[in-house]
Amino acid sequence: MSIVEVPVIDISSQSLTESAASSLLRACNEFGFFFIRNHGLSKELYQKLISGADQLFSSPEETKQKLTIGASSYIPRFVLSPFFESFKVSGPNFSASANAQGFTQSLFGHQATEFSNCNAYIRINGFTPRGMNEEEEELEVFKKHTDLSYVTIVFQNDIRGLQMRLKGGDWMDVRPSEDNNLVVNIGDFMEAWSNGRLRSAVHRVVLRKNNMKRFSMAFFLTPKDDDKEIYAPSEIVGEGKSRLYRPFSTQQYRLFKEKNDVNAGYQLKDFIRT
Ligand SMILES: O=C(O)CCC(=O)C(=O)O
Ligand SMILES: [Fe+2]
Repeated sequence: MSIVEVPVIDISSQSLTESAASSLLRACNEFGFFFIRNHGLSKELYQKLISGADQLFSSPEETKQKLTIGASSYIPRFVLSPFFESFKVSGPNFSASANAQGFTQSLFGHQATEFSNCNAYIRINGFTPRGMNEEEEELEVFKKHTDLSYVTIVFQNDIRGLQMRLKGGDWMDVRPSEDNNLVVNIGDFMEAWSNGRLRSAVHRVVLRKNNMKRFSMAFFLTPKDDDKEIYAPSEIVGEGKSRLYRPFSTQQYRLFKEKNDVNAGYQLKDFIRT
C-alpha cells in the first residue's frame, strides 16, 4: 500500500493540476484532512485575529455573556470542558463566501449547483490550560467529534493540539508545516453527498502540559436550508455501487446530533442505524 500524506494545496491558482487533484482526493478519502496555502490571509491579518481572540477571551465573563457579534452565542468554560469556551458567530453575510463548487468540481469533475449556494457560520474557540493538573501529560479539551458541515476551514494560533483519528483507530497530530497554512477537513454532509468517497474524520483537541493559550476559528460551510435533502448523486456513487446513506434533511441530522450529545462523537454511521 502506498503511503498517503496530508497534502498542502496551493489555492492561489484557479484550477488544480491533475496530480494535485488526485493527491487531494486520496487524502480526503484516507484522512478527511488537508492543508491550504496561499489562501490570501496576510500575516498581519493572522496577527490581528490572534490578538483579537486573545482580547475577546480575556474579557470579563459578564462582558462575554452579553456580547452579540452578528447573531452570536457564547458557551462559557465548564459547560463542555473547564478548559474550553467558544463563540458561535452567524453572519452578517457569510453565505457570500460560502462556496464549495470549485472543490467538488476539481475532485470529481462534477458540477454540483448545491455547492454554489451554501451557508456558513464561524466558531471562535478559546482553550486555556488554567488549573490543569500538573501530573497530566495530555488533556482532551475538545472531545472527539465529526463536524456538522460540508467542509470546515480552521485557522489556529501556533499552539498545536488538533488530532484526527486514522482509519485504524490511532490518533495523529494535524500539524501544518508552515504556520500560516489553514487546515481543511471534510464534514458529515460532504461524506454523505460523496457516498463516503470523502471521509468526515473524527477529530479532537488535546492540550499538553505548560501549553500557552490556544485559539482557533473554524468556518463551517453548511447547506443553505434546514430542509435541504442530502443525497449522493448517481454520478458520484458510480455504476454498480450502492448508496451508503439514505436521503436525509440537514435538520433531521442536526437534531440527531443534538439529541445524542455532540460530545459522544456520534457520526453518520450511527445515524443511518436509527
Ligand atoms: O481547534 C481546532 O483546531 C479544531 C476545532 C474544531 O474541531 C471545531 O471547532 O469543530
Ligand atoms: Fe471540529
